[in-house]
Formats: sequence, structure tokens, C-alpha cells
Amino acid sequence: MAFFTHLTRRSLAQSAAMANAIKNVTVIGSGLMGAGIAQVAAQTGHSVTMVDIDPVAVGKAEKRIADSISRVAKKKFGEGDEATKFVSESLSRLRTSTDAVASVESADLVVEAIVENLKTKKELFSKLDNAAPAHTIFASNTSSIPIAKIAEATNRLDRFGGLHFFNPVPVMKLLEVVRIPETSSDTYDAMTAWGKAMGKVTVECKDTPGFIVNRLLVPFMFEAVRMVERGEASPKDVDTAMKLGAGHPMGPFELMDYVGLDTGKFIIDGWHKDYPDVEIFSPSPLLEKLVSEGKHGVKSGEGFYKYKK
Ligand SMILES: CCCCCCCC(=O)CC(=O)SCCNC(=O)CCNC(=O)[C@H](O)C(C)(C)COP(=O)(O)OP(=O)(O)OC[C@H]1O[C@@H](n2cnc3c(N)ncnc32)[C@H](O)[C@@H]1OP(=O)(O)O
Ligand SMILES: NC(=O)C1=CN([C@@H]2O[C@H](COP(=O)(O)OP(=O)(O)OC[C@H]3O[C@@H](n4cnc5c(N)ncnc54)[C@H](O)[C@@H]3O)[C@@H](O)[C@H]2O)C=CC1
Repeated sequence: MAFFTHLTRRSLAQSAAMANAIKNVTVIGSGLMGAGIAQVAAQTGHSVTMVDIDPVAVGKAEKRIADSISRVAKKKFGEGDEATKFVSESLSRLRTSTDAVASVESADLVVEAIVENLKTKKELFSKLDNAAPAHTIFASNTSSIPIAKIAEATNRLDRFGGLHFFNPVPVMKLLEVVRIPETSSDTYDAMTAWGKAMGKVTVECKDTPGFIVNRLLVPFMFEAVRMVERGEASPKDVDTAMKLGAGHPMGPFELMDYVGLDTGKFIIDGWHKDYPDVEIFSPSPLLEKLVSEGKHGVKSGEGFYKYKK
């Protein structure tokens, strides 16, 4: 018992030390996910640089963060000085940039949240590997691409892993921490401790397709799409049924619109390429049509449903 207590104390102390070790965080990609990750990191006392190749995306992200952080502050502190202080202090920890390479020079952790494309992610990490300090941990927020395939672009496999957040990041409590065989224990522990410092509940995942949540969620979403394609139900009725009959906060079509149909298509195209015999991953004419028309869901104003811009 004394031995166990000693071990627990030691591992708690180690976790705290590791969480403290990650102070400077660079988030690459300022879309739906990157903005949320950067926001929560700034809210929890980290010094954050949020990067995007597209300056327009950075501007939109700043606006989304300002709106979201106000909601968080109101929920935590109500109206008044404390809420104002929380918002201004959080925002003062957040910088933006369009230069990824320059932004990792003093990073302890880089979290990549750019478009769901293996080649683009590898090109990015290859450049960052030469620019970041030796101690910097690299992590990808990919929904569906094997972490090992992305990590191949670097010479720091022991300091590479997956940190898979959920949308909307300021609200969703889960963080999947993904290790590849080469991820060192120190790296894994530091990623987990950082996740907890971000206020998240962490689960340990192997580098298997879709980790835990998406392995179950993506087939569910695509079965809903097939159901509509077969003419068995309308998107609205499927959504109503899953909300009222299964207690889901959003139906699958609302959730796909929320996540982004372009991202959904990237995921399913990648899995179809890797698993051509799995029928549920074959291309969906309905999704193809919507994406080709620029209907990417809430973020573009229309997907399965229409949204006010
Ligand atoms: C095609 C294949 C694609 C596969 C894709 C895989 C993608 C991935 O890799 C993994 C993913 O992220 S999957 C998506 C996971 N997310 C979900 O399942 C969200 C489901 N929806 C919800 O939980 C609520 O509708 C939700 C929380 C969103 C909104 O809740 P409500 O409907 O009740 O709306 P509100 O009343 O506005 O909000 C409820 C509370 O949350 C606060 N809030 C909402 N959005 C916020 C935001 N962006 N920032 C800060 N706070 C926010 C809001 O203030 C409110 O708080 P209370 O006042 O305490 O209720
Ligand atoms: N949308 C969602 O619900 C979730 C998405 N993810 C994953 O997170 C990642 C990002 O997804 P979203 O934020 O939804 O995408 P998004 O489309 O909203 O944003 C992606 C951003 O990356 C930027 N970008 C593209 N290439 C870049 C590069 N080389 N350097 C810097 N910035 C670059 C784009 O300009 C864009 O602003 C993807 O890997 C996705 O699978 C993970 C969890 C949930």
C-alpha cells in the first residue's frame, strides 16, 4: 500500500511537471478545430501562436474565438469584471501568424489541425521538423489518417503522437491521446498531462483507423447517408429519430453539417482508398454532389440544411 501511494504521488508529481513543461503551444490551422484548440490553450494559461496559410481564415478564426470565449466567460463568471478579465487575459496570450516555420522556433508543443490530406500534412511536418527545437513534441489532430504515416515525414518519431479533439473544442470534454509504437513514454505522459491541463478527459488510443470515436461514428453517419440515398427516410426524419429515440444531441445530418462535409469527404475518400472492400466507405453520390456544389455545411451556409450566414 505504502509502495502504491509512493508510486501514485510520484506519477502525479511527474504529470504536473510535464504539464508545466508545455508552456508555448503552436497550433497550425485556424479552421473549426485549430481555432478551438488555440482558444482553449489560451484560456488555460498557455502562450499560443495560431497559424494559417490563409490570412482570411485567421481573421474569421479571431472572430469565432472572441464570440466563443465570451460565452465561456459568461458561463464561468456571469457578467462583470471577472468575466472581462478572463477574456482579455486569455486573448493576450494568443498571437496569430501566417508563417508556420517561424512560429515553431520556441514551441514546446505543435498541434497540427490543417486540411485532412496526408500529403499536405507531411509537407508541413517535414518543414517544421527542421525548424523546431529538439524537445518540441509534434501532434496531429487528424480524424482519420494514421498518425504513423504523418510522422514518417519527421525524424522525431519518439516525440510524435495524436491529439484528437472534438468539435466544438471549448465544449466537448474528450481528448483522444494517440500513440504510435515509437512514441516515448515521456511524450505520451506529457501529451496526457497537457490534455488534462486543457481541462479535457483523456483516453488512450492506439493508432487504429478512427481511433475510438470515429471508428464508431463515421460508419453510423454513412449508414444514415445510405438510408437517405435508398429513399428510406428524409434527413430531417433521421435526425429527429436519433435525437428523440436515441438521445443524441444532434442527428447525423446536423452533425455532418457541423463537422464540415468537405472534411467528411476527405475522411471517407481516404478510408475507401485504404479499405476498398468495405462497402460503407464507398463514395456517396449525395455527399459528392453537395461538396462539388460548395455546400460544406454550417461553415459555408449550406449542407444538408440551409443556415443563415
Ligand atoms: C461525414 C463523417 C464525418 C466524421 C467527422 C469526424 C469529426 C471528428 O474527428 C470528431 C468530432 O468532432 S465528431 C463531433 C463531435 N461533436 C458532437 O457530437 C457535438 C454534438 N452536439 C452537441 O453536443 C451540442 O449540440 C452543442 C454543444 C454543439 C450545442 O449545444 P446546444 O444545441 O444545446 O446549443 P447551445 O445552447 O448553443 O449550447 C450549449 C452549451 O454549450 C455552449 N457552447 C456551444 N457552442 C459553444 C462554442 N462554440 N463555444 C463556447 N461555448 C459553446 C453554450 O454556451 C451552452 O452552454 P450553457 O449555457 O451552459 O448551456
Ligand atoms: N471538423 C471537425 O469536426 C473535426 C476535424 N478534425 C480534423 O482537424 C483537422 C482540421 O479540420 P477543420 O478545422 O474542420 O478544417 P477547416 O477546413 O475548418 O480548417 C482547415 C484550415 O487549415 C488551413 N490550412 C490548410 N493547409 C495549411 C497549411 N499547409 N498550413 C497552414 N494552414 C493550412 C486552411 O486554410 C483552413 O483554415 C483535420 O485533420 C480534421 O480531420 C478533428 C476533429 C473534428
